[in-house]
Amino acid sequence: MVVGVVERVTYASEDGRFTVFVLRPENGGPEVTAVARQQVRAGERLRLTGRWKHHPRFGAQLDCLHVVSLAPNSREGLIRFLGGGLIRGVGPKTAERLVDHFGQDILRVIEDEPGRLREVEGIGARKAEQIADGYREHRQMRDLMMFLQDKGVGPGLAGRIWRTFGHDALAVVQQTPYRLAEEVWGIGFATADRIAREVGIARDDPGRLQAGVLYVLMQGAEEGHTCLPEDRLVERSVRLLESPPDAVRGAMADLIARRRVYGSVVTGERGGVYYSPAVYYHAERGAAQRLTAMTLWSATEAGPLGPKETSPAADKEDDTSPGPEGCRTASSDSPAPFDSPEGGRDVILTPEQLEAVRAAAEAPLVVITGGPGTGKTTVLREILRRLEEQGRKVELAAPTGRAAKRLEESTERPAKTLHRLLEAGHVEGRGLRFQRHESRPIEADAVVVDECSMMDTLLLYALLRALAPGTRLILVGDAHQLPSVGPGQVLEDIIASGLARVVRLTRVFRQASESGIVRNAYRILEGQLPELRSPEGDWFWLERRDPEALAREVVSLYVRRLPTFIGGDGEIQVLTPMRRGPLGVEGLNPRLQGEVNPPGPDKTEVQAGGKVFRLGDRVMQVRNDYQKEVFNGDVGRVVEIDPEERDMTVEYPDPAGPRRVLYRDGEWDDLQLAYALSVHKSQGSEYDAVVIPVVPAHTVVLERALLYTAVTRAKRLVVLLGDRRALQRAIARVRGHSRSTLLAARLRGEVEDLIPGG
Ligand SMILES: Nc1ncnc2c1ncn2[C@@H]1O[C@H](COP(=O)(O)OP(=O)(O)OP(=O)(O)O)[C@@H](O)[C@H]1O
Repeated sequence: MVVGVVERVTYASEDGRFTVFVLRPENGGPEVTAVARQQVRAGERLRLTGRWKHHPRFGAQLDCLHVVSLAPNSREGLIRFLGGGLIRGVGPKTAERLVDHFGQDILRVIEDEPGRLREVEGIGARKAEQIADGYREHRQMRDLMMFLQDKGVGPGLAGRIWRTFGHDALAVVQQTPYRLAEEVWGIGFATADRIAREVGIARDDPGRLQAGVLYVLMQGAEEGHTCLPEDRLVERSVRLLESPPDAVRGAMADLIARRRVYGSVVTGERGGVYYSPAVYYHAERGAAQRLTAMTLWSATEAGPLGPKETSPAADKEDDTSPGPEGCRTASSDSPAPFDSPEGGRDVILTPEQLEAVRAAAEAPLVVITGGPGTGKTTVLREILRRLEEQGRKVELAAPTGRAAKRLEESTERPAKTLHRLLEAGHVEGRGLRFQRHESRPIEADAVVVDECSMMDTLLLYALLRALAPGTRLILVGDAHQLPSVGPGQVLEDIIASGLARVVRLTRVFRQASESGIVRNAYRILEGQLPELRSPEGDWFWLERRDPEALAREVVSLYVRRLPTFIGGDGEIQVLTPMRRGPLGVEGLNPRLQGEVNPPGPDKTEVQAGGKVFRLGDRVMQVRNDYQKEVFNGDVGRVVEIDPEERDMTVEYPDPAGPRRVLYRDGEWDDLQLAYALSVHKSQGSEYDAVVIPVVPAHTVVLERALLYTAVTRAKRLVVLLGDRRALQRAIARVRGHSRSTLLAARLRGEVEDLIPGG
């Protein structure tokens, strides 16, 4: 047993479940390096019991079995304890003044006589109250953490529970623990179930069974499914709940009666009974109804686009007069010469490109899909030119900020994120709400969505709800890319339904095919190994097997070699298939940060969980925050850190000018370093150069679409490095159609819904 004060934390895992720290014993003995399975802060006074172990690299370490937190008793310990981020608004300086004034009594004074804090210079009534509240909150959190600690819930998750339920957290945990699995990101059924058992909830309690079935469905959604077939749902639930199938079926019936889950009978190719969580049921059903209605409108009643359809330049066969952009419009039969996106050079639209232009003029729902260099932008510009010529109002949108910015650049017209187009916002107590909907639709004759492969079911539904009858929808994207991060496979389903007018652009243009990146992207799509090195010098393969050497190489490429190669202001991005491991996002980011943005005398920094954020860091928002209006995948830079207030400001580029967003302590979970990103998070973005490690450790997730998506993010240079065997395996692996969804079947009229209670 050893009692002492934590001198410093040397490593802390991101989820707060693992900390390595140095403890200075109170008995004056030598410093102890200890490992604990919980969060530990510098300055904390702890009593440790455990076993000594010898680590080959770090030497003797105390592997803690029990860590007991003691009230700090030294001046220094108290200052560190109070000033280390425990209470908002109390940094090291304020803490020092408080401790110097009240000495050992400070914690009691904060708790019992907070008014007296005003005796300290610089502390007014408000600040005193803030300190007392902060400390009370800390105590409540401490109680919650103590309760959860021996139930296998670490401080990281406990913190999240706290942020979700606030002062009610302990009550929720003790009375309705299954809410944790439903409402707290990162808490699974097993944890909620363990807590439930501790508080005396029976194993056959209907609440438990229903929570288990719902959890299985939501897990399915995490994997991209909007529904699960009956047998899979029952089987997974039986395994999770360790309950008989009859009990599970009973719970399913209860959930259907409560309208939390819906059942649907599907005929046709993928026939059977499927179950969806309410949210995806409504979204898919609503989306299908609206898409179907869209195609009917065009046949029966002309929408806003209808009456003008015969206007002059729209489809005049022989019109070759210059359009507003100096382009010549196409004849429907012969190839049309007009400007390329770069301007200047005349290009002749190919028949498939012409078909796309024509489809956009004729059909209410159009999908234009093609790989890099097939002329999506060229076609889109022509479509826009024609629509504008007819006086049509067109809205351009894309699922992410970066994709919207690119769309804006390539079309030279304003473009928005879909969230902004739909006026997404946070409504107190109700969460995300879109201000554009049936009764206040988007005012446009046509809406164009680029990078539409990234759109998930919920976003599609939100968009369709906001389209007025007759507003045409033009979806542009690359169907070979990874499907959306969220559940659904919207693009694939719409194509498969046969309801939309689908135009596939297949011809790759000379300029594009002279790019090693484009050529190799297509080789990957066709299942062939890419070249080791392209003659154009824009594609390299580096064979490296040792993970440590590989990680060093990634850093050296990012920091030194590529900036020289592509020029100083070129944007370089490391893309990796996984989160964990030395070559995952979590392993590479701190290494890259250490080299690109090392600590410095003027660089303030804050520590959060296992992460350090430093002034100047490149960071990414990792979930949608409608209050702050920052969305999953937005990348910005840390421009201000106030260690005293524990506030951090991140600046995000925005078409309307840079935008500063404030993050308070506790909200930093929503950020991660962005020197290395996962391939999924990079969807919709382009960079000058990308560096992609491909190693056997990533085999679980490596697949053709992932690799294709990663390499097509690069504009000027791709460096792949790793193990050729892993690369081969990735290219050979095609997932395709792996998601369970009902949109296509609904659009084909192959779904009959089971009516609750019917
Ligand atoms: N019909 C055509 N004749 C000649 N060149 C063409 C034609 N269509 C497109 N191009 C050229 O091919 C190149 C790629 O076109 P574009 O940028 O429109 O494709 P894209 O599908 O949007 O590509 P990416 O997805 O890579 O941005 C451009 O240089 C463009 O000028």
